[in-house]
Amino acid sequence: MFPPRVIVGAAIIVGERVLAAARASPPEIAGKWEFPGGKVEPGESEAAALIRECAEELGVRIEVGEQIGPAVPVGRGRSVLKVYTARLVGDAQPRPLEHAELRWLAAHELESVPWLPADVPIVTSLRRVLGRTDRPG
Ligand SMILES: Nc1nc2c([nH]c(=O)n2[C@H]2C[C@H](O)[C@@H](COP(=O)(O)OP(=O)(O)OP(=O)(O)O)O2)c(=O)[nH]1
Repeated sequence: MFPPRVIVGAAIIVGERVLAAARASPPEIAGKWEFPGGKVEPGESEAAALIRECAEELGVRIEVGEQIGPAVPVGRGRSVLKVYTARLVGDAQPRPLEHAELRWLAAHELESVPWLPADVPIVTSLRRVLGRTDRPG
């Protein structure tokens, strides 16, 4: 048995909002929402994969923070999804270079989009993280 392939996602947080992205492909999951990211390549660290994917998909530089929520099995256990907080570095704003749409969501808006199933428990944990930044000061 091979160990599960790791898929990483970046929860890019600015102020009280997180960046969510609607998939453009493949057709089975197009229109579902996710965190920008993708598969970690052999020999690549999870942080390096996130930095590479955010440059490719959004045209931005990021700094990777803490893991949010559980590592969630995807594709009948062949892969595992891990999402990390991230912040933007530099002035570039995210652009949907590969996604159908991008949206900045506040904690109370997280349920306004249809997430990929694996993301749902992670979004639950993310609500608490965004709640922390909601506090004054
Ligand atoms: N990027 C990302 N993928 C997710 C999330 N949730 C989730 O179930 N997935 C699934 C969708 C895909 O089946 C898989 C990631 O594939 P991908 O197509 O984004 O990966 P990749 O950019 O490395 O693509 P490729 O090398 O296969 O072309 O993980 C998520 O939040 N972000």
